[in-house]
Amino acid sequence: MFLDRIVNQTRIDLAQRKIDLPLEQIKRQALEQPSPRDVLEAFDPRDRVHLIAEVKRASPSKGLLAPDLDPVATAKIYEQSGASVISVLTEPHFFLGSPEYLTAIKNAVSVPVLRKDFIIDEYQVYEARAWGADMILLICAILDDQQLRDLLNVATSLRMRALVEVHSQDEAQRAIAAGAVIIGVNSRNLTTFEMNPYLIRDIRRILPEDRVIVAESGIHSEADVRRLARYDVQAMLVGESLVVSKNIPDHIQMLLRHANHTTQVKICGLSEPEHIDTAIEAGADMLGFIFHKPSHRYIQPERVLEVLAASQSYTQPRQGQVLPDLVGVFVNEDADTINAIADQIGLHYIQLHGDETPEFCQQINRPVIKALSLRQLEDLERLASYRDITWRLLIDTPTPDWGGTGRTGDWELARLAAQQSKILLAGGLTAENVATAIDQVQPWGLDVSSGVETERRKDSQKIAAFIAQVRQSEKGQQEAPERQEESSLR
Ligand SMILES: O=P(O)(O)OC[C@@H](O)[C@@H](O)c1c[nH]c2ccccc12
Repeated sequence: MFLDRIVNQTRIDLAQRKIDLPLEQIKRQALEQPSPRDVLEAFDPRDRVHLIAEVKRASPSKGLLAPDLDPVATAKIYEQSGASVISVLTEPHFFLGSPEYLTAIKNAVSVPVLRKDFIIDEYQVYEARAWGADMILLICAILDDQQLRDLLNVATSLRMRALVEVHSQDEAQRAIAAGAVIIGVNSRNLTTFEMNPYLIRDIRRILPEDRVIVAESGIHSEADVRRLARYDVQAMLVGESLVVSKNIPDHIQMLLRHANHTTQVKICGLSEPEHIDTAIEAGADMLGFIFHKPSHRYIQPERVLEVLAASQSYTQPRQGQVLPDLVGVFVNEDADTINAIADQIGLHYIQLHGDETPEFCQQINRPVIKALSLRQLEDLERLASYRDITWRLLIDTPTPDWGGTGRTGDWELARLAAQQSKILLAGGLTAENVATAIDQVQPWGLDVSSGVETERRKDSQKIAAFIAQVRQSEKGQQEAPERQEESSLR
């Protein structure tokens, strides 16, 4: 198995290096280094997705990626294009990395540098520091609890930070228990090389809010990064798609832009496979199902599983297709019922559209979208009481019943709300008015139901047109100078 092989090889190499340069000497070299760069600062502000860009010539899963890669020149381009940290593979046999790359890159850039290797011994931590690293990788899969703690302690004693990598709920718990501050969720299984891009969605829920979360591996496309905006990660670790890119600055700009400035689209009130197919193909980010019986859009929980199973795009996604997250919408339902339905059909988010209190929201075992309506300026204060305990707020048009009425609300108030919180804008949105809504409100996301219906039934053409319109208007926005933050940041 690959992981065993690489760890064995690492042990053999390490034994030789310890003979060539005893621990005491490498320790001394580590301590003689100037202080490491501040890694945590590189992830500020925490509500943005930052880039850890990796210098990676080859990988055991893909072979030679970039035969002519110039490590230092590449790292400089990464930095100039907006990377917050540079990751450098130092493993020589499988990744064709080298300690020399690390030291040369450290001297050429001013952002923190991560030593990417299979670290199993404190010797390697001192080595990393002696070579100039500000940060090391610790892989849970190859360390027991005691080793993990010990290596974290050595890193801390050298004022370095560790990226603690996990690939399961169990490893995530171990990382948390060991006190890991920066936790990476690797989508790639290092034993089988299998990719699971949805792992981050499940693991994110159990990671404490005060940690820095890094999404690792397999990040290529706009859709790959747009989903990261839903999982509230602080960074993405990208190697392959950067080193093979013909235009690294453009690729980095794309990644940062789509992780930080896209508008999420939720298509709500679905009940037929055909519309689910259309929504997925058009690139919807979330699919909403209404579990409020009086609504004409009501769907039985069991039925959701059936319509998803009948959707070709959902069950057999195209290569590279990112599937949307599932949202269940409830109105004044009891918490046990909601939680049971969430588990039964594997919902990712719960939207509460009634009079639920902040306390009630906390009884829900999924991230909560709380719908609120704004009538006047004072209502903004009400948002504040929900903001910190919910995942997102949804601003809907004030109506006597519970949403989905097709009327637009006060977009000026919504704009103020969007400045304070990540909001989803709802109420009367259509392909015709959505560009104006985005322009005026600048919401984190949009929620649409009646605007993509004809005679109270979902309309595939309208769904596709709506999403196309959102993506189109984003392109327009990005050309405006005030949206060009990424490139002017450094
Ligand atoms: O090249 P990718 O798919 O963008 O992945 C980068 C990085 O996540 C990957 O190189 C990596 C993640 N964890 C590791 C552990 C060891 C070696 C390499 C890795």
